[in-house]
Amino acid sequence: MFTATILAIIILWLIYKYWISNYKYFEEKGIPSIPGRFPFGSDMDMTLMRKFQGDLFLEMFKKFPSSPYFGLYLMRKPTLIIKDPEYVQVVLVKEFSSFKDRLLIKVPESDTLSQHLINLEGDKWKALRNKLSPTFTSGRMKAMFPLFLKTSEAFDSLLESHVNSVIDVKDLATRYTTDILCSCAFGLDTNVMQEKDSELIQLGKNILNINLRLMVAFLITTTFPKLAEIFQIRCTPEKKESQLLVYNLVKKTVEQREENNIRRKDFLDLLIQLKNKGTLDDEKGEESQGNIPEFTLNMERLAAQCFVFFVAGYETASSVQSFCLYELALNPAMQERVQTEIDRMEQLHAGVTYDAVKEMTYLDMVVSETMRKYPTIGTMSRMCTKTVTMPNGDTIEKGQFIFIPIWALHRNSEYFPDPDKFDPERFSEENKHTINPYAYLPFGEGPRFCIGKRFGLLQTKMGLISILKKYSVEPCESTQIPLKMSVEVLTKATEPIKLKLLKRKQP
Ligand code: HEM
Repeated sequence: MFTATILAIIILWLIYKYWISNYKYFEEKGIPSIPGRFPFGSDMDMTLMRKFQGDLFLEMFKKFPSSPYFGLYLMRKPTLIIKDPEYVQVVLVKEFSSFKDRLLIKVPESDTLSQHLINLEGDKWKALRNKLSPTFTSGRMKAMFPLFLKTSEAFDSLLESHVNSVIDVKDLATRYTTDILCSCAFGLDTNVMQEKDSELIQLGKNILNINLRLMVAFLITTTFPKLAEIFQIRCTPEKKESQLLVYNLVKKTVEQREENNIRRKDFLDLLIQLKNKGTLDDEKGEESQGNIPEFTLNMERLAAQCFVFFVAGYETASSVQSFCLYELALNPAMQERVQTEIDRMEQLHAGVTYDAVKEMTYLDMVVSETMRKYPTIGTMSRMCTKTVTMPNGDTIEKGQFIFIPIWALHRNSEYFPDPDKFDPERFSEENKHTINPYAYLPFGEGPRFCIGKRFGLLQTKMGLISILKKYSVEPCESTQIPLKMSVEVLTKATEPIKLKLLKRKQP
């Protein structure tokens, strides 16, 4: 008994020593940091996701006024937080070759359904990115535009049935984005937005119901990286059931199209071309990329791209739409200005065309300001893959995990005066040049920025236009004012955003 107790004490003491052995890391490197405390690291509220991360970072910024970055410990993982836009540029652009990756744990080659842009690393990522980039040009978006119009028509009848009632803005917006994504990424000519228990609406909800799982995965990965590697515990959003559902759906559609020679101007069509020929029909063969091996698309890898387009586009665009409608409901003059612009452009272009949307400059300012005040991805990660010297002479070592705190940069009064005010004029022609591009990062920056930016913006704007063309929104008793932010991975309010939908008074 005595021996067992002594043994247990020794083991616990060794674990404790192992645990705290990292807590001198930043001090030894001369990098300012928030001290680590056993067992949760620098900030228990952050590690356990008990408080909103964006606000915690803003508070931490104040402790290091003159330093471009600072360190903190997540459990026992030393993590570098970049707070100066000049250094954000260093990480995302100037020294990109040292900060190419974003994940803590590699995805094995055998997991074909996870071989997509968010997860891939190094040369494989580069080869796939080069292959997929031509599918997101403005010409391709224009070609897909009729699919957006079709979804907008269906959306209108859904909205009509909610006039004069209180709507859950996010729920309606996700129905719209699900329909667009099913149409463009899965090639489905179906109207899922009216269905109550659609498998596809459920797919979106399941994919994003990930907070607890991600938190546990993150804690294990940061604390016991070797264990996480052996058991393939990953901090990525995929769930095997959702991946398989998408795989079966996409495989069926691809086979039908190939057997019957069906063409439809959507992403799936472009991915089929890449699978069968390696390039798009109207593209020249890929430029040689030195030693980078080609990333060939087979059916599983094709389905992985459809899956990630759905994951990446589902929550992001609907989140921007709902925060935007919330702000417009509280600022009726701005809402009216957007509506007047829609009317004018519709008249000028004889309908809501792709070019009409591009010319809606005030809508663009409003959407940009929404993404400033409520960036969907509040924190972005990078991994240092090659030891590098920073402009101030500090050495950042291979293996250093990095956070870029987008929310805190967007709400920092140094870069955006009166940061809690919703002010689209920040993005007007006269003012927008004053914005530091590395303090405003709704889509990230550098070679790994959001590949779906054009599509995401179009999706967001078309959802808003479909609503504001005929309807208005106003706050009601159940509207949470001001909004409180939830601790979830993606930016979200603690309560559903409730607004009253009214038929618009025609001018
Ligand atoms: C308003 C909508 C959207 C927002 C705010 C958004 C935001 C972001 C952000 C912040 C990143 C990280 C960039 C980085 O690490 O530097 C990202 C990456 C990515 N996004 Fe988006 N996104 C949106 C829509 C979309 C859509 C519609 C798609 C696909 C159709 C998409 C596909 C991706 C992919 C594949 C990546 C990873 C890129 C890579 O690693 O090469 N996103 N997005």
